[in-house]
Amino acid sequence: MALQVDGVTVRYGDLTAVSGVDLSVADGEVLALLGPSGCGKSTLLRAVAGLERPTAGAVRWDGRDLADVPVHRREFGLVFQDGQLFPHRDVAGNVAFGLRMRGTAKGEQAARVAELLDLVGLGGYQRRRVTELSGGEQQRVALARALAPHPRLLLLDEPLSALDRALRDQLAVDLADLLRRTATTALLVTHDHDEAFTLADRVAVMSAGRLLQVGRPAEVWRRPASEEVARFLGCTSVVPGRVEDGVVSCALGGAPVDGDVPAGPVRVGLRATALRVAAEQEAGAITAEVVQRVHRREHARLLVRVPEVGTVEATAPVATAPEPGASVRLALDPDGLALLPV
Ligand SMILES: Nc1ncnc2c1ncn2[C@@H]1O[C@H](COP(=O)(O)OP(=O)(O)OP(=O)(O)O)[C@@H](O)[C@H]1O
Repeated sequence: MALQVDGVTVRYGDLTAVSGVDLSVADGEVLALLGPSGCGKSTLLRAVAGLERPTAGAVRWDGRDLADVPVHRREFGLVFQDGQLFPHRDVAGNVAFGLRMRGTAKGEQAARVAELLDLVGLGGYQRRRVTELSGGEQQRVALARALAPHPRLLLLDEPLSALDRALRDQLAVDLADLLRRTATTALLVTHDHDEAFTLADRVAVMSAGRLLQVGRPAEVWRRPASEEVARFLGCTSVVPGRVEDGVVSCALGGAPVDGDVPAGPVRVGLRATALRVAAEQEAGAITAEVVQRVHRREHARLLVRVPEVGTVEATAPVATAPEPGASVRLALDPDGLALLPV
């Protein structure tokens, strides 16, 4: 196990920002810390980096306690939200920073800078001023700078959140590809589900300083450990249900479940896409009354009233979306469901 966080607590006066967190990141693994603003994820990352001293617990690398190892001797690379590039240095000067600190020979520095710039898609940018780069290009330079000295762990704190949505999506895909190709071990902090799920081998969901669940992205998404995790991951309603012979049933209908789920009671988490307008002859559909209709880009989002359940969300094709007051038949879409323990 490369990185091990053992019972780490960080307090600021009376405030406990991180509370007894145990976590490990294996060699070559990318782990995303995901949680709402203020849940303590940056503080935990800073404790791993050595920028924050834990009040209790230990950060270890290959079993060795790093308490007395200062930031610059941990051999960790750091990338922050805003890049924090040196404005008076050109791109090459920024990327070579860690290599200069280590006393790497000039020729070797230039070769490594060129290699890293190619890797992040900025080949030939050596002499460009960083102040004249776009936000996305600046983050690529920050990434190249962090990776240049071959860090044993890359720490990424919201590396894409200053960018606009389209660029963020593209850079997340590029970054995921780059981390895999270079077999980089990384700890990523983000509040963005898509980013965490695109990049991470495992996701750790945090709330109020504690870890709520750690698992593979699909597992955390489909099988949240608690209602808190389910709601954070987009479930807007949680209703009682039952699994029998690979089918989950609840007051809103039935749907096949993926994977091996034992028969018995469950709670069913419903995302906005869990209910859709049923086909004409579709079996197992329920009837509901439309309360509200909002047009989105790809579909219409309905608020519907279901007898004995209450008001829940549903989706309909834009062209045929029923009006408020209309009666509508709805079926469950397994892709919009999560199963929680009772
Ligand atoms: N240096 C500090 N001194 C006092 N309180 C702090 C300090 N740093 C963070 N905190 C507090 O600790 C808590 C956790 O903050 P942290 O920045 O780790 O959360 P976060 O999950 O990373 O949030 P965000 O996504 O908004 O950055 C917050 O309540 C914050 O106000």
